[in-house]
Amino acid sequence: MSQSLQFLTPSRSPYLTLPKQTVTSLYRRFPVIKLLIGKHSFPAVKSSSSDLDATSSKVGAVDNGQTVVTGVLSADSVAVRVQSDSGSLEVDTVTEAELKENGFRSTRRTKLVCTIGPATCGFEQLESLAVGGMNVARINMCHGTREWHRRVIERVRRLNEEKGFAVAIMMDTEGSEIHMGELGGAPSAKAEDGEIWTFSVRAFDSGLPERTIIVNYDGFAEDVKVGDELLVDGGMVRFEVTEKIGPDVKCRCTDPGLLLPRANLTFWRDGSLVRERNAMLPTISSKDWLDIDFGIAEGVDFIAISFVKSAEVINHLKSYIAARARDSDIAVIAKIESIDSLKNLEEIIRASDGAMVARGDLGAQIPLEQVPSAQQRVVKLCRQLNKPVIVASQLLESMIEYPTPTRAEVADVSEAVRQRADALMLSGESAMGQYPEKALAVLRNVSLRIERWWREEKRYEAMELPDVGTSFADSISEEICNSAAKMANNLEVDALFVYTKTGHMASLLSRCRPDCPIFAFTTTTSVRRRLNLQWGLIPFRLSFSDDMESNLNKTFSLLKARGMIKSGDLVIAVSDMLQSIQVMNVP
Ligand SMILES: Nc1ncnc2c1ncn2[C@@H]1O[C@H](COP(=O)(O)OP(=O)(O)O)[C@@H](O)[C@H]1O
Ligand SMILES: C=C(OP(=O)(O)O)C(=O)O
Ligand SMILES: [K+]
Ligand SMILES: [Mg+2]
Repeated sequence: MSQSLQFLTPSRSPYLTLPKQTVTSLYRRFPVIKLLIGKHSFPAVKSSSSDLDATSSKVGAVDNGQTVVTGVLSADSVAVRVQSDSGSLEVDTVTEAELKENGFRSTRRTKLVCTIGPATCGFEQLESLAVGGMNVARINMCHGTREWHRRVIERVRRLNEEKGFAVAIMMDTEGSEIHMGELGGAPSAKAEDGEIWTFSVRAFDSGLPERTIIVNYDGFAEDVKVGDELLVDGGMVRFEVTEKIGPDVKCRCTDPGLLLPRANLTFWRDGSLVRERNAMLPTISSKDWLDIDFGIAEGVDFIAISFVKSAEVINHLKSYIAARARDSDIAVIAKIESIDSLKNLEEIIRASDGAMVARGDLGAQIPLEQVPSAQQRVVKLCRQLNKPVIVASQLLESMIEYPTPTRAEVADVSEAVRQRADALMLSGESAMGQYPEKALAVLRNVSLRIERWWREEKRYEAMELPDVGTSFADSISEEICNSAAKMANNLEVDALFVYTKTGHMASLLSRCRPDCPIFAFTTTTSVRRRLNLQWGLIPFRLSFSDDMESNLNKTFSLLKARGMIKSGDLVIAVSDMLQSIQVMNVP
């Protein structure tokens, strides 16, 4: 027996406000609550029943898996905002302006990820990044409290709602790496050549003695040997182990430098990385599981897993997410940053929804001169297997302190763009650097310039794209996308249009890296956000039907009305509802 209750939202008002107590008691009495908006009725869903007792929680209504109503349940009221849905097209203001002013050819294909930290966590700072082209905001659970991260997520969500952006959120786990603790509250500490520092696994109750570093891994003092080399942050500072005294390890600084709180530690013996017992630590620690629960509850779009060793952990996490996050589909990104992840690369990428070349830790685990070829290998394999790939770490490291990049950094960014990675990522440059917006502008400008050069010179390195589909229907979709992309290049069309509910057809087109931009129309805001990580896709949210003719007419008139396309533009359209390729001029 299902009891249900319907609310009529006040006419024209996009808000439905009810006292919280009323809502709580209503949910006790009625398992199903519906909201009536116009002629349509939508079930109101709350994120979880326990949330009703919290001071703030989310309420939303879902129509065919598509959220049309979202709201916040506060201490004493519930405000439900109705997104006007009929005939609207959601695209951000930056894309819209870019299309209007410069046309299709000038849109940026390479996507940009910014790590959010103290330098960029304010609403206005986040807005500047979004305006500057940030497609994905990354939060690193290695730093900051969950409360801090929650506030950042809230601000990004608000930015999307109020300003039409589709900035996705990526949560990055801490992982079971060995790292230093806080520096007794200091923002950094300088280690000078020849100084003796103590690395200890002891807990110091009353203040940290001078030149002492806490290590988070209990087996540390047992595992290191006198003569080992200790690398902080992949070699930014180096020490040599000189003496072991119980839980304390005395080390002499051999390469001086700045120590930052919670910096990563690796130790080397006879020129190779030591992977004693810490290799046995779980990829996802108990703290990571709590962070993952937090990420699921907050509805993040991507979860990036640090120090992935095999496909098993990815499969495990994916089934965990599937069981818990029924309404949302969180993509799992494997961070390639260890020797094991390179060893098991193909199975890891096949199991994941995407990968990150995490060059920071990777460069601490394999010789630096091997990092570029590893990057190229990961980028290529991801493209072949149709998984988005992010190139991360030290792209513009000097811009943490200086307003212009080095020529070498620009060359590095160019190379990643030339490899046609899906996305580039800023870490410290945007999290705690002096010039976050300038760094983002460098990524943007270099991407645009290299992409243009690439198209002008037709430096087309055709890549063998193997079949990735497992069913016959998948194979058809693939063939359609491969052919449509090829036609788009040969006919020099202005844009590819793809109508896709899950985003799959859009990613298949993106994989072909065509010359023209890909307008991806999708029915849900969450798919729209997720597509924002993929090369060349301009994601729009749009309600559409199974009737392609009417979809196209509707899209043309909406885009024309907003000045984003004009009569005569040549377009190729594909969809995952109708297995066909249509070539047409905008009427
Ligand atoms: N949430 C945060 N709170 C404080 N500092 C942060 C935060 N996120 C990042 N940072 C700072 O930015 C630096 C670069 O970020 P990132 O590369 O993600 O981390 P890590 O250096 O630990 O690999 C960090 O070392 C840290 O100093
Ligand atoms: C991106 C990376 O991971 P993190 O910043 O979490 O260490 C990296 O190691 O390059
Ligand atoms: K991390
Ligand atoms: Mg790392």
